[in-house]
Amino acid sequence: MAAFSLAQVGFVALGLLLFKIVYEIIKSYNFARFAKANGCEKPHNVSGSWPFSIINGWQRLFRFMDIVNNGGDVIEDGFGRLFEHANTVQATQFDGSVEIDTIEPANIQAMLATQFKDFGMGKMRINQFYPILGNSIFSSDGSDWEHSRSLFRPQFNREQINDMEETEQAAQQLINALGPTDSTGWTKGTELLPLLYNFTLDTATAFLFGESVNSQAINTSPQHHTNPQETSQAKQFMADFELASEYMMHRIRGQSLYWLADGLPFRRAVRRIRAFTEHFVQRVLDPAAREKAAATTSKKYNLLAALATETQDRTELRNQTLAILIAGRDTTAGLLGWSFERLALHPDVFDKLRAAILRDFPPGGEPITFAKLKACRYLQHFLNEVLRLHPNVPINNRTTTRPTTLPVGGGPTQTSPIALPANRTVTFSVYLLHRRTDLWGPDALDFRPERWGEGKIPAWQFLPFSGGPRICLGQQFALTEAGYVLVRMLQRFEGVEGVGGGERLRKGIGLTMWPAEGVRVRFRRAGGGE
Ligand code: HEM
Repeated sequence: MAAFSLAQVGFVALGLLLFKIVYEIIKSYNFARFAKANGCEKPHNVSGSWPFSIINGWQRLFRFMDIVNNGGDVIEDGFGRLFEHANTVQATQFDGSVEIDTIEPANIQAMLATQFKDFGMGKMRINQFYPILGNSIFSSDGSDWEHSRSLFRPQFNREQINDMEETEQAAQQLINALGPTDSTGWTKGTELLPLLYNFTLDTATAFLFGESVNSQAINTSPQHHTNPQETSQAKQFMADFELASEYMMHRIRGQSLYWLADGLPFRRAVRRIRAFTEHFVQRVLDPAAREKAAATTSKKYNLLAALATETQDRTELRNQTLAILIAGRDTTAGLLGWSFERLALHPDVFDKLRAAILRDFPPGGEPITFAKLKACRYLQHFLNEVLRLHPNVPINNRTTTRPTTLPVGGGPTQTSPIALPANRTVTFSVYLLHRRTDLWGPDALDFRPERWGEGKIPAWQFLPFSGGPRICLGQQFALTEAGYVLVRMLQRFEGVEGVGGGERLRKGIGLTMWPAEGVRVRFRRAGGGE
């Protein structure tokens, strides 16, 4: 076959180029008509003044890096600066793409609820999670997500999360891990955060697999753990889970360059995490193994067994359970971490919360239940206030699935709708939304649980668990676990105090948000020494 001449290749390339140009012109003409028909105006542009948008994106990235290197706060000093003049803005990213950033309740409500079908997680986010979660509730859109959500819907009801046996055991292990008190009644100064991560890993694995990985016991009193094979498998799982979470964090931070955060250690960790989970999947699918396990575990319910009545697809069962573990473990530990940070900083709140707890849950009284935790008003107000100032998912995004609009943010008064083409990312920050003084009042930055008893908070102003059809599935589970620990801890201890220096409320941000300096505290046992 005769080779193509250079002229022929050039001709075809030129043809393709012309086609692309005409295609783009028609597309932008149609988009302009769409915008006009919907009365849209452009949002405030904070991209920068360089002629090539990618330079503006790089400039913004360097500014962010500078803030981080100088000990600044990425959300407040970096992302927050975008909103100095408007609550919805347009900015250029370091890869040259344009995105919309917003802290406006009406726009967030549109994305998450009223125009739900126009916004998805987007391919990038799905790819970021894919190596570990495959196709799961957390890493899917459209009909795949609908399938996952319907699979889970019956599993997070009141009865399942009211089964507190494992929570009680894990709470006692947490208290034991603090060690003895001295003659004045104080425990030693402890770094509490790792103990909270152990607590949530243990309760989450008990809920998912019907069996806790016992990380608290293994980490704090290994001598009491007698099965060496079980111990080493659980330790490996914990180490792999930490490593995989770190890679996931880099994949999310890397945005479209997520694929750079990959490699053999990550893939090996994922392989082992999957194998560990598959062992439990195998157990629920194999009737003989199921019977044997039922004889050795006391847990009445486990999520995996319940899911196995709906599907017997091993890969699906594995991916979905791992998604729940990733969604639920660090977030709940973060909520508890921030709770104890706040209690150490505000002794008056500690005393008030303890009084409410002792009134509703006198030590030695009836078991703690879901309903009783919900009915303890000051406990709920306290948790809300922690979630308001320290939402565990501080920044999130959605990508448009087709040309659409956001209701506000356009034009000089920012009250006109904004037009968005297909595939446009909209980033929103509930962290900044929760701190807006025009919405929450001049004391928005103060930690004041009492505000929750002073009137109704508009629904789309407080979104720690997101909203709309993709609202957090584990909200009640997380609040129950956190409430339970607070009750048991405040029954046992009458005081908490921060120990060591450092900036107590500095945040670490990865997949979730946690106290970056840890939670270094000591507790005073109720009733004094020994
Ligand atoms: C304080 C603790 C928690 C917080 C603040 C939290 C927050 C969130 C947020 C903001 C989302 C929305 C993410 C998005 O749409 O991009 C979400 C989704 C989700 N959460 Fe939670 N979460 C917590 C605990 C849990 C727990 C304990 C579980 C499970 C046991 C869980 C399971 C899920 C699942 C499965 C989704 C995905 C729902 C879907 O896409 O349909 N979460 N969570």
